[in-house]
Formats: sequence, structure tokens, C-alpha cells
Amino acid sequence: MTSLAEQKNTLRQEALRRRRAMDPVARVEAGLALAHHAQELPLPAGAIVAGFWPIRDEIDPRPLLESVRSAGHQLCLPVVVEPHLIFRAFYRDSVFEPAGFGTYAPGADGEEVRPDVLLMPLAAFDGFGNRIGYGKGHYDKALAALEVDRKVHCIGVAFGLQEVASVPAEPHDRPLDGILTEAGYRRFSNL
Ligand SMILES: Nc1nc2c(c(=O)[nH]1)N(C=O)[C@@H](CNc1ccc(C(=O)N[C@@H](CCC(=O)O)C(=O)O)cc1)CN2
Ligand SMILES: Nc1ncnc2c1ncn2[C@@H]1O[C@H](COP(=O)(O)OP(=O)(O)OP(=O)(O)O)[C@@H](O)[C@H]1O
Repeated sequence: MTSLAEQKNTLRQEALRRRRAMDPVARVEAGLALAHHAQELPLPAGAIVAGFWPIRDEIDPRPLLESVRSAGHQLCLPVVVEPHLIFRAFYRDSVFEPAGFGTYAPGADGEEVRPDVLLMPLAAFDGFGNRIGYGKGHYDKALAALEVDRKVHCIGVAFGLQEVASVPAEPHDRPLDGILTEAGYRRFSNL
């Protein structure tokens, strides 16, 4: 018997391998396609939306973030402050600093905000809204803290080829409300 954690790790490695092997042009086009689907996202008016600043071979959500900002939402980006994440307001002129694990985000002079919506990077997802992250539990823990007194809307952002048939969910895993890929937005909850 392999544990759930081991099964998740195998799926994570396989999905990350597929992502790494993508054609460079298809990779850029997929990032641009995200922005074309921005209006499909169920964002409340004036929402505080947490994006992410891409690292390595992640899909590039920056064109999407610019569309979300232009639609009147407030953006923010995650900073690793162990044990989980905080979020700092992100403006066009924000000055970036290292934000943990090779990521960048607005520096400590930027204000901390509480997002209403998380656009989440991930390693793999399935058609039921289960997600595998990078295995550090940063988003799982941040969500547990944010959702103490209200609901946060969780939207995965990934390449279509990161989908797997089934992710074995653990009790602490909070399913996604939807997933955005280059093919468009797919809803898993009634949000
Ligand atoms: N762009 C981006 N920003 C993000 C994340 C992310 O996945 N992508 N995070 C997501 O939580 C948080 C930062 N946490 C991270 C945790 C691990 C790794 C990482 O590179 N992991 C290695 C494996 C780690 C290891 O050495 O064991 C990897 O995936 O290769 C990156 C970010 C918040 N900001
Ligand atoms: N709410 C939580 N409180 C405390 N520990 C947690 C919580 N959620 C997850 N963890 C711990 O974090 C570790 C990583 O969890 P998991 O493998 O589910 O991460 P992941 O979903 O891949 O990562 P991420 O949430 O960073 O995207 C596990 O050891 C898990 O027990």
C-alpha cells in the first residue's frame, strides 16, 4: 500500500515533467489565452484577487492579472511567511523583493491585504476540483487561516496538460471552486 502522500508525489512529479516538456511557443500562447478568458471568472465586483508571479515553467498569468486589474479588481501577491502565506497589495509601480522559494512579490513597505479570491498555481488537478500543490502546504495552510471567518473563492490556474484522472484528496485539502486553463474556465462548485 502506498500512502496518499506518496501517490500525490508521483502524480506531482509526472505533471511537472509534462509541464517542463512543453513547446516554448505553446507555453507563451497558453499564458496569453488565459487573458482572453478573464471575463469567464466569477469575480465579485471590486474583489481583492491574489495572483502569483510565475517561476520556472509555470503558466504565465501576468496578462490575465492585467485584465483583472483593468476590470476594477485589487490585485495582491503571496509572500511566504512561515508557516503559510501573507498577501501584499500589487500595483503597477510596486517594487518587488524575494518572497520565498524563488518567488517575488511587493516588498514589506506594501500593505498586507486579505484576498477574496485566490488564483492558485498548482502541480496537478483533476476534473472534480482536487489539487496538488508543491507539497509544502503553503496554500492549504493560508486557506485554513483565511477561511476562519469567511469563504475564499479558490481558482486554480494551470496548463490543460496538468490535469490527471484523479487526485487522492486528504482531509486538509480544500477543493478548488474552479480551474482556468488556456481552454477556458471550468466550474466545480456552485460559485
Ligand atoms: N509563482 C508561484 N508563487 C508562489 C507559489 C507557487 O507555487 N508559485 N507558492 C506555492 O505554494 C507559494 C510559495 N511556495 C513555494 C513552495 C515551493 C516551491 C518550489 O519550488 N518547490 C519545488 C520543490 C520543493 C522542494 O525542493 O522540495 C518544486 O516544485 O520543484 C515554490 C514556491 C506562494 N507563491
Ligand atoms: N491546514 C493545515 N494545517 C496544518 N498543516 C497542513 C494544513 N494543510 C496542509 N498541511 C500540511 O502541509 C503538508 C503539505 O500538504 P499537501 O501535500 O497537501 O500540499 P500541497 O497541496 O501539495 O501544497 P500547497 O498547499 O502548498 O499547494 C502536509 O504535510 C500537510 O499535513
